[in-house]
Amino acid sequence: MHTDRIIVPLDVPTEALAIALVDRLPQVSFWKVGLELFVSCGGGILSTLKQRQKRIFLDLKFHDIPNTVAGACRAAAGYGVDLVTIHATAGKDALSLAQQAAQEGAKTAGVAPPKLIAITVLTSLSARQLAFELKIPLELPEYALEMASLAREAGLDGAVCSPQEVEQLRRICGDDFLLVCPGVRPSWAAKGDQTRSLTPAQAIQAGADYLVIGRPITAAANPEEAWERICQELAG
Ligand SMILES: O=C(O)c1cc(=O)[nH]c(=O)n1[C@@H]1O[C@H](COP(=O)(O)O)[C@@H](O)[C@H]1O
Repeated sequence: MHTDRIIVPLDVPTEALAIALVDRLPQVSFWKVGLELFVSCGGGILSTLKQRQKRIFLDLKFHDIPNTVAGACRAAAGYGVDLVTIHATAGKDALSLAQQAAQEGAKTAGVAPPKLIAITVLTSLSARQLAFELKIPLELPEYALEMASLAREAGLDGAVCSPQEVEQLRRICGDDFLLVCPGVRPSWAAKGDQTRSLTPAQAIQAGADYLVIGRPITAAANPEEAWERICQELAG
């Protein structure tokens, strides 16, 4: 079922709003807890999601020195979540130490280890910003591929990339490398700050394992209807 491959972010400022959204959309099986919600209200929401038998993407996008990201990944794994993110640009030592620590953290807590996945190039960044603001001398797709390859070499389970790069990453990284795509936009939804988007059907067709779709659903006047419309488009 394609609908099991949609992850909806709980990008809201309070636990009460997050729970209201989860309860309003019981069809959604996979939720993302990101920086806004985690910083606002801590890890309590993770227990709530687990009680409701939801899968959890804990997206805190760690980016620090190897010892610090490893500690953070050890702690994150202890929550028994399904996916955890780290920036590929933390470097290979940080990535491999983080992967090892996530395994250890899960073992100590007696839970299944999360899949640790690396952010390649944020989906809000344009090729122009990458070149002129971040001074990266490679073309954007080439740079995204380099970051995914670094993550793969470090032993990570997968990467986060825009749907526009997923076909190339799938071809080169293989089928057992998890590829998660945010920046997905149905044709009828506003792009907002996402610059490198495709529609849900195009992203799945291009090889994404999971799609992260937020505001087109959560900010819709009728979130149930928006979810249903996306599911129907994917089924078609
Ligand atoms: O790691 C992520 O999930 C992520 C990486 C990325 O490159 N771009 C990106 O948009 N995201 C997240 O995906 C979600 C996208 O939300 P919408 O733009 O509302 O669909 C947000 O929660 C972002 O934090």
